[in-house]
Parts: sequence; structure tokens; C-alpha cells
Amino acid sequence: MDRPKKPSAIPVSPTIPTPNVSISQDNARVTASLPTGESVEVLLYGATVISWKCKGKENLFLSSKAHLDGSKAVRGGIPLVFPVFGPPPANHATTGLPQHGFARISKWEYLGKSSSESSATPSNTGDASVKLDFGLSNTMLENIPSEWKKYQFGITYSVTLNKEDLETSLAIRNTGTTDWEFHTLFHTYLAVDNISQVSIKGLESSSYKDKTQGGKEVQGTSGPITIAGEVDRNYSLDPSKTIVVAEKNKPRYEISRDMLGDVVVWNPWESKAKSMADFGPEDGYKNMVCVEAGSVLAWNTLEAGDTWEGGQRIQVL
Ligand SMILES: O=P(O)(O)OC[C@H]1O[C@H](O)[C@H](O)[C@@H](O)[C@@H]1O
Repeated sequence: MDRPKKPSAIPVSPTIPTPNVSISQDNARVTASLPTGESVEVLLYGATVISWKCKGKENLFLSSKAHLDGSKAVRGGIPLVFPVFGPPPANHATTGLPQHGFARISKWEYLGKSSSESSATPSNTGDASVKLDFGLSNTMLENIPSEWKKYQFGITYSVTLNKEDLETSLAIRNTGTTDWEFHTLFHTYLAVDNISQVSIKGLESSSYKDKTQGGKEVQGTSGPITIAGEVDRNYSLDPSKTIVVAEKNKPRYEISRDMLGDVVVWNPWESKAKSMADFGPEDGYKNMVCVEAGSVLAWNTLEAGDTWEGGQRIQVL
């Protein structure tokens, strides 16, 4: 029978695919992926990002011999440097800490995720993103072999996976009653196909401290940086300026920085790579370049009760 008053079907909007976040059974790593296929993997040890896939490619170099069991800082990905960059100086609160500080060798806590989804249509999977938060505070550290043990702090590290970029940002809070000084840096190992075809744009003509020459101040040349031997340079560069890493002259990564006025460019090259027990494969130095955004050439003073915030965004071009 015909029903003239038959209610019309309630329109059902297409299901919006949402980002997926999972925690490994041993509670050692957090993986997040977007409906469009991009993904990021973070070890709680060091809150080290060990994989970031975007546009079908892995963008971070991870040594085949990296220790992922929490026994040593990870060789690859994005280790976090805090509160000191490099070997700690004498007569400083960081004296006695390991090289690059304790953040990269401490077990962080996973604080949770937040995600956003823009509306999807049948032909478009939307523009989702997911943010993972990790925390570290002085109460979580067992043994700090330095003056630093008297300081109190709380750090929130946020890793945001977007469709075409990865953002990493730190909020470092002095929760104590004494001021203290720190360095911080994202020790990003970017994956490249062939180091001999890599050029780094944005640092030309800037002077730098050359650690392969004992920290000598060197005036940079006018062209983009190319790498054909060991490189270990510390640049100062206004955070408003971006850095582009190109391969065969085709831009591959663009790095934007917030509050991070220093940039380290590092490639160990053949013999130094061989001397590092956790560096593999032997010619893996051809597939990486570290472009490290940080604040490391001078101490940052964080007053009691204050919070310092900074971060980087790496876009795949
Ligand atoms: O071996 P690591 O402690 O991880 O340090 C690796 C590298 O980190 C930075 O890039 C420094 O500028 C280098 O001098 C150092 O060799």
C-alpha cells in the first residue's frame, strides 16, 4: 500500500574516519596514524620519535643498530636534548650529567591524545590531525648525578601529526623556588636518499662554530650547504627564518622554528659513523642529516614558577 505520509529516510552523513592511537602491550611505545595513512611512533624512553611516515615515505633515519630497549639513547629519530647540549661544562649545575642531558634517557609518561577531524566527504578523507602529549618531571627521575637534583621541573612534550607535517613542542616549567639554566634541542635525524645530493638552504652566509675544528668561528659561504665529509656546525639563526632541505635541488623538508634560535647541522660521515657502536648500517651516514633546532649556544634562565615554550614544525614538501 502506498503511504503518502511515509517519513523520509534520515540522512546519514558519511562516517568521518578518525585518527588511530595505540599503545604497545609492554607500554613502551605509542603509535598514531591518520586515516590518510600518515603515522608517527614514539618510544616512552626519551619520548623519542622513532618513525614518521608521510606521503608514503619514512622521514626519519633510525640506525639499524639503535637500542630501542631503554638501555641507551636512541641513535636516530628525534632524541630530545635537555637540560644541557653536548658534554656538560665544568662548574655548572649540569656538571656530571651525561652528554645531551637526561631527557633522552628518561622514561616519560604518556599523558594522552587529542585529535581533530574536519568533515570528510565520500571522495575526501578529511584533514585530521592528532596530538600526543608526554610528561617528565623531577619526581620521575631516579638518579641525577649533578647539582640538578635539587631543581624541580615539569615538562610537557607534544608531538602533533598533521597530514603534511610533524610538530614537536616543549613546555618546560620551573616548578621549584630556585631559578635554573637549561639548553634544549630536537636532535632530528632527517632521512635522505643520498647525502651527496642534499643541499640545505637558509643558512648560507651565516657564520658558525665548527666543532670539527674545535669550535672555531667560520664564515659561511654564499651557497646552500652541501655535505661531503664530517659536518658538525652550530649556527644562530633568527627563528622567523625557515630552513629547507633539498635533494637533487628539489625541496624535501621545510623546518620552521618557534623560540629556537640555534641550528645544529651534523653528519658523522664514514669514520665517525664506524666508531659509533650503535650506528648502522655502516654506510647509513649517506641516508641521514641531522638538522637540529634548539636553544643551545647560550643558557636560557628559567625563573621559579615560569614556563618556557618552544617547538619546531617539519613539513614534507
Ligand atoms: O652521540 P650523541 O651523544 O648522540 O651525539 C651526536 C652528535 O650530537 C650533536 O649533533 C653534536 O653537535 C655532535 O657533536 C654529536 O656528535
